[in-house]
Amino acid sequence: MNLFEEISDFPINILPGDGIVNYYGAIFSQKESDFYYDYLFNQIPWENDEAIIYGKLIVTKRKVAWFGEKAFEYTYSNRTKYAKLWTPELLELKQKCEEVSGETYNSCLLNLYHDGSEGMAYHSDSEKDLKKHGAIASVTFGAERKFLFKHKVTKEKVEIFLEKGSLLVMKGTTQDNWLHRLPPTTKVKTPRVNLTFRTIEE
Ligand SMILES: O=C(O)CCC(=O)C(=O)O
Ligand SMILES: [Fe+2]
Repeated sequence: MNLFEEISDFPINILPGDGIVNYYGAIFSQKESDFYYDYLFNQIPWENDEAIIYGKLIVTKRKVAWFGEKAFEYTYSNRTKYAKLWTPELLELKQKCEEVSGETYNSCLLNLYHDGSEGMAYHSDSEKDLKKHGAIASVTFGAERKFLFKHKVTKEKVEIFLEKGSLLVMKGTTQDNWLHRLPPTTKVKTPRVNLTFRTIEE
């Protein structure tokens, strides 16, 4: 926690309890956001995400990439992957998130949604490779989309609009008690890039 957070009410916890989700709004300027969006969209080696669901191989339209400080082995939807090593730009983004959130990260999952028809179903980020109760920093570039949390027991929902260049941090017991989702929408016609910085337990 930095000094500013200790002496102010910013950033507020958008959850009513059972976890902490801090929304910082845009932490990158318009110019920085445009630069990183172009870089990420064009330079990241995007791959289709694959999952085995009920024994069938499902290939998503959404694209993914996985980076880290080491070639971490990471199991996700029954598939084992290896992280690529940080690029200078991803390292800059990671450092900015660390500075603002007062947390550290050693890896990043990147998602590319081509338009509003692509989203992500309710899930929590609690894979066994991730540090238990570790913070997850989510950065958005490109199209702005709605993001939803749903409590696993009470089914209470919390909605937030993720602006371009914004940072959202999920921490504490959030993943134990809440699911999150990026709902599809017909309103969005342009791509969105999302980065979630995480800590893989070694
Ligand atoms: O695209 C987003 O905003 C969230 C992505 C997400 O939840 C994830 O990668 O686990
Ligand atoms: Fe997630």
